[in-house]
Amino acid sequence: MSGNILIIDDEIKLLKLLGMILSQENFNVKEASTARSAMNMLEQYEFDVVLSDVRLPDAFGVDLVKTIKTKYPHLEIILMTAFGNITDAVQAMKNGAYDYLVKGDDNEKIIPLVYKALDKAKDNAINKAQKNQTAQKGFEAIIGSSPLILQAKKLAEKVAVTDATVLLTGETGTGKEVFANAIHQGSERKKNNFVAINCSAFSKEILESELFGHKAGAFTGAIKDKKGLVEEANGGTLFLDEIGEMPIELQAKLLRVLETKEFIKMGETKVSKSDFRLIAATNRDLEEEIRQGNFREDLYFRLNIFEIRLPALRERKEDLKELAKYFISVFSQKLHISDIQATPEYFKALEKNDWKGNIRELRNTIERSLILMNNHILDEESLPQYSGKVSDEKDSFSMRSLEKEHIQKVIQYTKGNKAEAARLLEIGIATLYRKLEEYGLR
Ligand SMILES: Nc1ncnc2c1ncn2[C@@H]1O[C@H](COP(=O)(O)OP(=O)(O)OP(=O)(O)O)[C@@H](O)[C@H]1O
Repeated sequence: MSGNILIIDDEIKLLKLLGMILSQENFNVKEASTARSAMNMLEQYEFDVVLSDVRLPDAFGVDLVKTIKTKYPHLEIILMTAFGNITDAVQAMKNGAYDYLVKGDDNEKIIPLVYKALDKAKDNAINKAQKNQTAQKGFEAIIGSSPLILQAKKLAEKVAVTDATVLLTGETGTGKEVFANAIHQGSERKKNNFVAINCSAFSKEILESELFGHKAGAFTGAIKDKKGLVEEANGGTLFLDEIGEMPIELQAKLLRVLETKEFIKMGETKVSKSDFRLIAATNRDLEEEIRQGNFREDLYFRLNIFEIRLPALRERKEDLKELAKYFISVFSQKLHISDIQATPEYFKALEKNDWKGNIRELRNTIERSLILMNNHILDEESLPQYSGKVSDEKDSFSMRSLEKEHIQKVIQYTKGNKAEAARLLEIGIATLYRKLEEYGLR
């Protein structure tokens, strides 16, 4: 396998040694001794994998992971620590590192790990291409032919060509972001940015700075001027997910920018302008939130110009098979398996669930069933949570051995990527490390 590797280390002897070892594997290797020169190289050349020291003269490797992953999300990064510090390693994984190595202790692991990370980086590039294709397809990317979804699609297609504010309502995982994206793609604004933010994911201060930007020194930690998303969305679309969770003080600022197209960055006095279209989404009952005093009525009227309600999956079970087939094909491509057979029992078992997490839950369930399937056959047993057979098996296997086996399968599936395994297992990365230790899987 060919691959382009960047090594970052200020210990020149080690840098050269690693460079030599990796070149002998026929990788194209470049070397940098500081974070600054590494960032320059990343600008100039194409890389697949970065191997970086944690302690660099001009940066902390754990933070560097975040910077690199934000700019080059398809790259995989392996950190090398001289101290074997688990806290750094956990933080690095949270920041998106592929894995970490303890310098000196893990020498024999370097080459296999680089191969695995390279494989993952290539997968990322494929996924990115698929995502771009979806962005180009717009409404065609919305799967389903039930009357409820067709009606929502028709409304969205009609409103897309106007510049009206849209309010998307529906339970979690029903496809609100997918619809928002399709509306943007179907509008005149598609050549400009589609900027999305989830209002529930940040504290009031961070959300304000993310939305409106800030001047350097506006608050502790504001080292540089920062452009806000409102400004990034100029000429394009701003998607505010979970708007019902926006702190009430910020709702007033949002209303002002909607009415005047004017806003003030944090720490600044000058007024800035931005022309964006707003699409908001909520899974809360905003009228109830108004009664509770959590949501401004004037903002609600401004948002509720054109509401599209997205149906829950259980209201359109006729779409389940089509969606399931779509996700099977997506994940079989990811796994490079071309001859998967899904039995009628598999689809029947899927219908048993009421899908409280909607399409997101269906997608995750299908991804997991492809990990669990035997001989490329998707049947009831690949869906242990719905098959009812799990209780028989529990008698012959302890829960601990089932858990151990499951973790092993997931780690195999993610090709050793622990951060992704933790995501699939729906546990924290620290918990995963503890379990790997406990089951002797490290
Ligand atoms: N009609 C659809 N066709 C294909 N995939 C879909 C469809 N609707 C949703 N998905 C997929 O389901 C997942 C969840 O969708 P999305 O994030 O848009 O939901 P959401 O309603 O915005 O959720 P939340 O309220 O939790 O933010 C995504 O992976 C998305 O690609």
